[in-house]
Amino acid sequence: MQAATELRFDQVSAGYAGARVLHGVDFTLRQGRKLGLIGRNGAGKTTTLASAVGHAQLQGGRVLMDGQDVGAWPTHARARAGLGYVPQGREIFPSLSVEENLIAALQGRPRGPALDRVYGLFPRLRERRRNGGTQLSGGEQQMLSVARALMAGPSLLLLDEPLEGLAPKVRDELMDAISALVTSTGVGCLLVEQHVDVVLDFADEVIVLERGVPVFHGPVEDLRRDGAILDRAIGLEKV
Ligand SMILES: Nc1ncnc2c1ncn2[C@@H]1O[C@H](COP(=O)(O)OP(=O)(O)OP(=O)(O)O)[C@@H](O)[C@H]1O
Repeated sequence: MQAATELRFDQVSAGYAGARVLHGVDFTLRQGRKLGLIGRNGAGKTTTLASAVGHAQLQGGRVLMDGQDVGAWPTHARARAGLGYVPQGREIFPSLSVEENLIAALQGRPRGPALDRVYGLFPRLRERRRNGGTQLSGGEQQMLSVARALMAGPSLLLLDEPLEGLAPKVRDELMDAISALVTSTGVGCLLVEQHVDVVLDFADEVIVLERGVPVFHGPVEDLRRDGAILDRAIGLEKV
């Protein structure tokens, strides 16, 4: 399969052994588009991404990549089809250098131009290529997590709270890098984030989850106008 141009959730219900977390989630993530996913703690944001990559149990509906039902595909097959995933927390190897972390993400696949491409997007990582994971700032560690996911050249990228624990200035820098990534590579990006204002600035379209149910899905401008949904369903601190 060529790199997928879209990921579609068709009435997806999903959860974990016996427990249903998501109820009828519907959306399409397309290449070059920026989708935001927000909701209170425990609303099911991470479970949505977990369902996309095959880490949660699909209990109803379909997960499709370019129209092909991938619901039974293992995670690595979805990754090969173009789905990149940056899980919550900084999933790097602290004992390895920046460059070793990046190469490890290839899992034996040929390096090709991947390193140069990723260093082009994150010049700071090039400067620190020989630094160990523990010698990086929080922002640099997050950059490295995103960069690791980019090594395989995904066409669609899922990001789970990449700004967690970062200072506002570093947050802005990382968001600028992610926006530039979408513009320069045409990757489609689904961003889960606690900072609602960051999501509203970044995304073209937003989904609001409330207890696993999508209570809003539409253009950012519509959500900005609907303060009631933001207050009721999110109740999160604005940045
Ligand atoms: N591995 C798991 N096994 C069982 N239940 C889980 C598992 N992971 C999450 N849950 C439950 O699923 C529900 C949704 O959790 P999820 O992590 O998707 O929410 P979230 O919106 O990402 O929350 P947060 O903003 O706190 O990260 C919660 O009730 C949680 O306890």
